[in-house]
Amino acid sequence: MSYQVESVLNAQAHLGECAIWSEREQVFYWVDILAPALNRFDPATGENRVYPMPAHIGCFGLRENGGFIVALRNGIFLTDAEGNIEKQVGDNPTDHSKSRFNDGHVDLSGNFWAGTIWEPRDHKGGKLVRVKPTGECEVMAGDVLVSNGLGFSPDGKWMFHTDTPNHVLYRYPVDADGNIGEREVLREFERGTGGRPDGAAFDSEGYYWTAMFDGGRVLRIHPETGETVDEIKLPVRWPTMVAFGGPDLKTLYITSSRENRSAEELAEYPLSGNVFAVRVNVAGRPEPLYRG
Ligand SMILES: O=C1O[C@H](CS(=O)(=O)O)[C@@H](O)[C@H](O)[C@H]1O
Repeated sequence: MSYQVESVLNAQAHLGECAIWSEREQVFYWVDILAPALNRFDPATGENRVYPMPAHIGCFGLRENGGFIVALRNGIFLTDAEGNIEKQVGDNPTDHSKSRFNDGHVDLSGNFWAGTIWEPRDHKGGKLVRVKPTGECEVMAGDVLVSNGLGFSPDGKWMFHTDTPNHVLYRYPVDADGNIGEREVLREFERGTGGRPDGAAFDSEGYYWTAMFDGGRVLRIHPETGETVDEIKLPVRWPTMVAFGGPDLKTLYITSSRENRSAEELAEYPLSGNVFAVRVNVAGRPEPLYRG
């Protein structure tokens, strides 16, 4: 299939991430981790509101009662609808001078999950935590360098998770109580020019769409075999995350990064850091809301 990818927001973000569509508001939320800020982009008007954050913001979830749950470098907090911190509900499970939160999502039961990146990159020190609606916070997984690509399959049976620099996509079985079992490798991505799996989203048919960081493309992945079944080529090399949005959930929004790029690389890919949109022929699913 051929796709028309459009740069819809000339954000020039340092590190755009955490693409989330709000069904309730019909707007696209995203973060610039390093700004640090949460952003609200309204495709109907083109307005992008910026809510500055007090520390690096890796990811966030939309709260059922309005506002956000945000994973900042120093912990996990509830905020109001404009990103003002209300209260802390969790910690960064690792030394936050050496790690920050990265990708995250809300699961089908309304729990918020967020993973960390181990910045010294000397071992797989990244962790994945879950915050229940009650505020109870626990470490659920680890043994990754950069926690990424979190996703919960629409049938509720699997949690997908990637470790980007290690080029690996894992899946974990999810039991009836929402707890995860032993992980298995679903796919190890080839090293070379194709990129490595970053942020992701499931579509309504249960396929997993992942932004291929350093590969300039988004892949649609078969959830059982891990094979690529479709590909969208992008005008930037470092896409970071995808989210299905629009009234029919058939517009794929894509964030991207300029972090650590040389002047030559940015001259070759001047749209790096922008937000992109592309119409696709399968709908996503509404983003679950954090029930706390
Ligand atoms: O999600 C992220 O992934 C990238 C990829 S990698 O660690 O370089 O493989 C990372 O650069 C970025 O900082 C992070 O947010």
